[in-house]
Amino acid sequence: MRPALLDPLFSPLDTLPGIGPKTGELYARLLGRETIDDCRVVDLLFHAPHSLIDRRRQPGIAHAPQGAIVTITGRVDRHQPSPRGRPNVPYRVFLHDDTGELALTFFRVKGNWLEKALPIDESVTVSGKVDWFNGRASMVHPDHMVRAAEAESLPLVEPVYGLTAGLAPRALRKTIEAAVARVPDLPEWLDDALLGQQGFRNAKESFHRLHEPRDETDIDNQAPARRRLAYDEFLAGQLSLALVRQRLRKVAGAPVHATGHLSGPVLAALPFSLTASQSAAVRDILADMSGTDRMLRLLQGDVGSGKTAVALMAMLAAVESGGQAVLMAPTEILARQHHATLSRMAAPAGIAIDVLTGRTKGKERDAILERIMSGETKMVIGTHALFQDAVTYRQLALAVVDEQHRFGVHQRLRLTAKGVSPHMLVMTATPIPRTLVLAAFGDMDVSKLTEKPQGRKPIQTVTIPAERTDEIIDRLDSALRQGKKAYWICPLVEESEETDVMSADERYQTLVSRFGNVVGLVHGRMTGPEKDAVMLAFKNGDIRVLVATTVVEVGVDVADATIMVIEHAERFGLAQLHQLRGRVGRGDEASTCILLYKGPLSVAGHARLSILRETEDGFIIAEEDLKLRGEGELLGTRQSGTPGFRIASLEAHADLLEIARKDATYVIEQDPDLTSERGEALRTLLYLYRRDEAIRFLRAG
Ligand SMILES: Nc1ncnc2c1ncn2[C@@H]1O[C@H](COP(=O)(O)OP(=O)(O)OP(=O)(O)O)[C@@H](O)[C@H]1O
Repeated sequence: MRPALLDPLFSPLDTLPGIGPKTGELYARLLGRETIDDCRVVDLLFHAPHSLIDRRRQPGIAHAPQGAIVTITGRVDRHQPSPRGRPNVPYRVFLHDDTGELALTFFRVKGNWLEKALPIDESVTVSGKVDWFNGRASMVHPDHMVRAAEAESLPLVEPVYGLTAGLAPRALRKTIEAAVARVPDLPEWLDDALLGQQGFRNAKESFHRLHEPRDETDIDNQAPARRRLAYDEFLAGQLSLALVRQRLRKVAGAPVHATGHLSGPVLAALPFSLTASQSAAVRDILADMSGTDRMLRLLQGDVGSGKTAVALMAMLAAVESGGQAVLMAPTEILARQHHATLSRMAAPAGIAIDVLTGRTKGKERDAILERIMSGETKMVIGTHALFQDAVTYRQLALAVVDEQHRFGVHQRLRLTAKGVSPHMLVMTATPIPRTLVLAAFGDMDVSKLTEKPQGRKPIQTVTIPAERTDEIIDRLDSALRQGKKAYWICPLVEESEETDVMSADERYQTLVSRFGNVVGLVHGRMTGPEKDAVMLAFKNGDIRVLVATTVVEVGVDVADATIMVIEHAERFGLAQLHQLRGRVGRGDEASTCILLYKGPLSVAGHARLSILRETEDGFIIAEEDLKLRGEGELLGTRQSGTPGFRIASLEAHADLLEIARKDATYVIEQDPDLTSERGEALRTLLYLYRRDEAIRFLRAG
């Protein structure tokens, strides 16, 4: 149960003053939530200011720099209201100090409030931006106006927040102030040594300082208050991952003893031998699975590095030892493709392999469920349908999750909550920097495929302006005559999937009119069987130019495709381009990747395309991507269960992440159920940062 002291922070956001039904929508948008009902007061605490307005400058009117925000105290001389019937002429109020005159300028003034606020001969203090025009100083709609005697009440330093269209800065500031005022006294969940060493204040004070900065140094990522809160955020994440992990480990997997009677013939029949890093990964996995602890391993490998073969070896070992193995893919297309590939590769083992996705229906589905339950089916490939309630495994020994960043910790939790406790192998396609692995997966064991299979030729990557598209089509013509296969990827248009499909369809039409029926089209709006049919035709060569939206991005494997054309390459992210390019260069023939771009390129767009031209190394590309984009985006959105940190920054606070990881490990060793005094405080931390799914899990186990 959530500690009662957090209640004020977990009441609906619209309990704060100034949020009505209309503004509620704006706040939801600001916080990246669907509706205001999903927002809690606490969410606003993590909306940190990005800069501040300093009103401490009081230079005197004549010395106020153009465009600067200043505070001025002077005497009101006269009012000059808009002439009757001409509301577009502004209302001006003139005041002076020892150095000069200032015109306060107001548009569309109704009523006589200005006369009350700025009485003639009164000494007033105003603050806002000064503009100079023809030697006259003016201030349009001052941010603040008070009697000089009350100047003390002016906020001299104000935080500035990221906004969303329609939300006024001042209103947001007021609402956040009200949210901060609700922060209760919190129990201290950090230990004294760390507090001392880092110079951290307590969490409540840190929230206050975050939103009530005193000067520029408080805005910096390295400001103590920010570091404290970043640390808390990391610790909450690491702790929840560590709790899950501990729990997963405790539920002992059945030890798997590989005999080699299935993998032997399969290996012998493969048209290649495993690379050294594939073999090393298989060894790690077999060693893990033969122990009494449950395996939790991440298999990281760049595009085309051969993760599937490694997964197959692990799955065969599970079957050899009398168990079942599943492989869960993020999409229908991939599940079907994995099923086709694995069935072919594993044919010499002579075992039953089924595929189960959301599309599997009726009698077929019943039959598969029956076979899974009886244990007749040894391997199942599918989507998350594999873990629905209706599916009962006879003896699930290994679950391979082809993650591609689309699943999160939550799915893995669900898997275990179902009562199955198989060994777990998570595959990720994009090489992610270590800090990100840590943040997203916690302390998992990692195997890396560091080399590509032998005989791969480098992919020649060129960037070409879109104006030369016709030239590319001509070149494609001669390539097709030589029997080559090409992908043609169409732009990703932000607004809607429909527009994506339209542009792909247009390109398809032009290419069909040139090349006839060797051109195929695949996009997200097609039904599963339609997509399968096209992919199959491309694989077996009936189709040789495949026009596609980004559905082919991850994992599609057609080894003899050697040309990749990407239209509007400037619209794609770096990691995505790398994934797309990785669809070619998978066999022993030389491949080409043509990045068509529409200029002028932004600085970042230019950087992305250059990096891609320069290197094929996914690790370098991932690091560069992190620099260009920031970590949140790299992992996808929060909703998908990946850690979009709100205060912590993996780059600025990498040192803290490392400490938090150790801290979390220590906590779990000392107090696995979080029952000590610090443990109780840490539960509060987990709730505060909405990482409490791990607590529910604790209780369940
Ligand atoms: N040791 C090897 N030698 C030669 N070819 C290999 C080897 N291992 C795998 N392959 C082949 O390389 C291609 C890519 O393998 P796979 O599909 O497993 O890559 P991947 O790591 O899953 O990459 P992606 O994330 O891009 O899908 C496949 O056609 C596969 O048959």
